[in-house]
Amino acid sequence: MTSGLQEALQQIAADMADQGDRGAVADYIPQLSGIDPNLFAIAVATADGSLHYAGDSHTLFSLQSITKMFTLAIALGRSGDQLWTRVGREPSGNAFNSIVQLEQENGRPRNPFVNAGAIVITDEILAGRAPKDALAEILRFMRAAAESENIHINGSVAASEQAHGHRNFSLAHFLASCGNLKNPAELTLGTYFHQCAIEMNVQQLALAGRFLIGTGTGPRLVALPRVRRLNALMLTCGHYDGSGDFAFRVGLPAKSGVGGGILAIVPGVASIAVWSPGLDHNGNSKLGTLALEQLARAMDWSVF
Ligand SMILES: NC(=O)CC[C@H](N)C(=O)O
Repeated sequence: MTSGLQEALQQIAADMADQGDRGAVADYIPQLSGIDPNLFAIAVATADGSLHYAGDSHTLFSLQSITKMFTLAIALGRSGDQLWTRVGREPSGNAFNSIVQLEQENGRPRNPFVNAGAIVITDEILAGRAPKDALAEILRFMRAAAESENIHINGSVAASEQAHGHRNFSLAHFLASCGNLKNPAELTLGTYFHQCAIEMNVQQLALAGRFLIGTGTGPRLVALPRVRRLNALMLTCGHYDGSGDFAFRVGLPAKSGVGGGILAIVPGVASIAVWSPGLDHNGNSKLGTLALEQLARAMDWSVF
């Protein structure tokens, strides 16, 4: 199922270099606004243990909301199914940072991938500890997943988001007003901003996603029944209000971030990381989505 993969990746990287409309780099986090929109990288870690890549595959980028996939896995490991009393499992049909639904639904976020839901997940992991201890656990999990110690938090990206994080502060305080925040909002958000500022390159991210392939490739971090559920949530909620269109075009469970990265899983076959900093109107990587659409078609990969 992976023959022709390297050629397909080279072809896609060449096609993406020729694309004129590359989307808009996120500028609400000032530190991200200066990133060159011409960068592009893709990597695939296969179930049989190989790693293929093309483009700027050594360049680090900000994982942002892709980290929500890893924190969800950690929080479920710590708290089990009782986590679902605090957060739902339905697509939101709203922007990732929307607050309107949170009031209508009494402070229980729709899913763990919209910002409000991810803040609750980070709050669950924090659990009364110092933020540095929770962040150490998150980094430990991600380093174990990627089998690389060379994964770090970009402190200036975290500080930049913190300084401009009024929307996330409002979400966290609203959660607190509904009794759905266990730690002081400043501590939970400090942890959340630093978690979002973790950086990887696509090779590291593709390797870090192997535990979601479901074949026992790479380190065994999560049992298969939970892997299936994580993939279900990525398929239905991983691209916010663009999740339906992403499923239609690409047909794979995936999680995006406003740094322009996407982690996509071909269950039983491969983990794919793609990065192009320009975003579409939903805050998902424009060329990253196009590249995944092309790769899925070239390799005949789909969950449907
Ligand atoms: N979609 C994203 O990647 C959003 C993550 C970003 N840190 C935020 O909270 O706004």
